[in-house]
Amino acid sequence: MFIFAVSGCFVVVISFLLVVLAYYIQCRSKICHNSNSLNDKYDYIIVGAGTAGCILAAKLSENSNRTVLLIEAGSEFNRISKIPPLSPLLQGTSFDWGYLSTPQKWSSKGMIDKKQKIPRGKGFGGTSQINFMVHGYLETEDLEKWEKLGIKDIKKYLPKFYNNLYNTSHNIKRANQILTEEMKWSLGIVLEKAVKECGALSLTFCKSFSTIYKGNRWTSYDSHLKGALKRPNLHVICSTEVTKVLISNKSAFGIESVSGGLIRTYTAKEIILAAGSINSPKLLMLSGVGDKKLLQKLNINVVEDLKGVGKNLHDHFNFPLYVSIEKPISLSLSKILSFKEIFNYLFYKKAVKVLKKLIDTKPFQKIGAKIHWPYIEECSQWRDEQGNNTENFLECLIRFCSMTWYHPAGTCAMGGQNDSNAVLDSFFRVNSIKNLRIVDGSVLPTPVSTFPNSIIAALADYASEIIQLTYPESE
Ligand SMILES: Cc1cc2nc3c(=O)[nH]c(=O)nc-3n(C[C@H](O)[C@H](O)[C@H](O)COP(=O)(O)OP(=O)(O)OC[C@H]3O[C@@H](n4cnc5c(N)ncnc54)[C@H](O)[C@@H]3O)c2cc1C
Repeated sequence: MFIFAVSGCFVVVISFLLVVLAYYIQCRSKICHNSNSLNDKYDYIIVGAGTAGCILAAKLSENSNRTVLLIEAGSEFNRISKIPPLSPLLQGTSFDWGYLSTPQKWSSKGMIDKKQKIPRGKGFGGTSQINFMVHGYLETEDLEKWEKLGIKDIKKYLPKFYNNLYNTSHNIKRANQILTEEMKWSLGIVLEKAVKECGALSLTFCKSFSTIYKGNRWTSYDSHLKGALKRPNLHVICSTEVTKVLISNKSAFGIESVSGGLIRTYTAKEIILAAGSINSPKLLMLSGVGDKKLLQKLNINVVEDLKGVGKNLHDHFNFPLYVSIEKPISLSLSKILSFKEIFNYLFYKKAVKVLKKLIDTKPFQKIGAKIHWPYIEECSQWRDEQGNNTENFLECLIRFCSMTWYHPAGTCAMGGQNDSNAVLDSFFRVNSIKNLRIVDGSVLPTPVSTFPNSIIAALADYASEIIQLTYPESE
């Protein structure tokens, strides 16, 4: 009898906890406007509420004289996205656009059909709701590169927006502070000594910092959009996919969208695409702006022959190699390799050798560090008679196991006046089309040296200032 009562209580408690958990996961605040309550015309329409879009909407609606419509294809993320280690669970769900690459000829040999998965977040916060939350530092070398490409003012102004990004409400610290204050963590010391022993290696490393606040994932939806949702001049619609930018006489005046099978158009003085590195160029092309030959092949009416649209795709490269150590400390390297190094890695296999060299040093050997080379049958023939790794063996592993680091960018690149592949000018304006801008990862003309999310967020903050300053031009 007693046993039945105890197990009955147990079932009730477990059921109650499951109901609470289900409520916690599903519970969403109401942020989307009903389509009946919308204006006929807005000052700004922003397409996409991702890393960049949330910041643009919050900043542009600070001015109560301007009306803003933010359109998002997804809706609010469930609470799983808030719990940092669970984000991979959202890949392949309705919160992910679920793109796959085309089959690759020279790489991805270990992937199904030689295709890479390209996850992209769908909903408020965009890809920053499913990313790995590593905070990337803005590097002067990137700013210098962009300035050399003819992008005006970016080197002068972007750092200010980057430094103000998360204000004091966020636990992110500056890179140089981390190096001086926090290098006493155990693996940091091992790395420091190993680099010294290797001599000529020019590696920089620091403890990684995350876009996590009070244990929860922290996105530009949390830091910017949430606080702006009550503004009467900001309207937000969700589960609505923009399918086309409406352009007349080379001037954008609205968008066409589809929601629940219903097609609807909205108009504005200025349209800002923040749909991400894949969907922003796709939208431009669907609107007739892109490489003329390609558009004609796809039977799309050509509005403007802009060759750079969808080109210049770049990404960071990821070749996972597992290293075990005997001591119970975790490996957290935010930047062991600069982009230049990663480039060499692909072409010269240099970085694999660099890693091997580091692991062979005394400080790493002292903690029992060991590289676990993956076993790939097709590659094993490239080991020499003693079982040592050869150049060909490393190349084979790279061709089988390397992956995208999920940072596709550059497909609507900013550039200088004489750059025929540039899609945007220094003010985020689409070349030759009035009242149309793009602000998201697609605008980055070259790969950033580290993780891009915080840099895209700073770009959006910077762009919103430029957009406000140049507003009278579009009146
Ligand atoms: C698995 C993974 C891990 C990552 N890890 C990190 C990391 O640790 N650190 C880091 O810095 N970066 C990381 N990134 C990359 C980073 O998150 C992205 O570069 C960044 O979020 C891109 O921001 P965005 O504004 O360009 O686009 P997004 O954030 O993708 O926003 C685009 C928004 O537009 C919406 N949209 C698209 N098309 C339409 C349409 N037609 N109509 C209406 N809405 C539309 C989308 O639903 C989305 O909400 C990672 C990415 C992935 C996938």
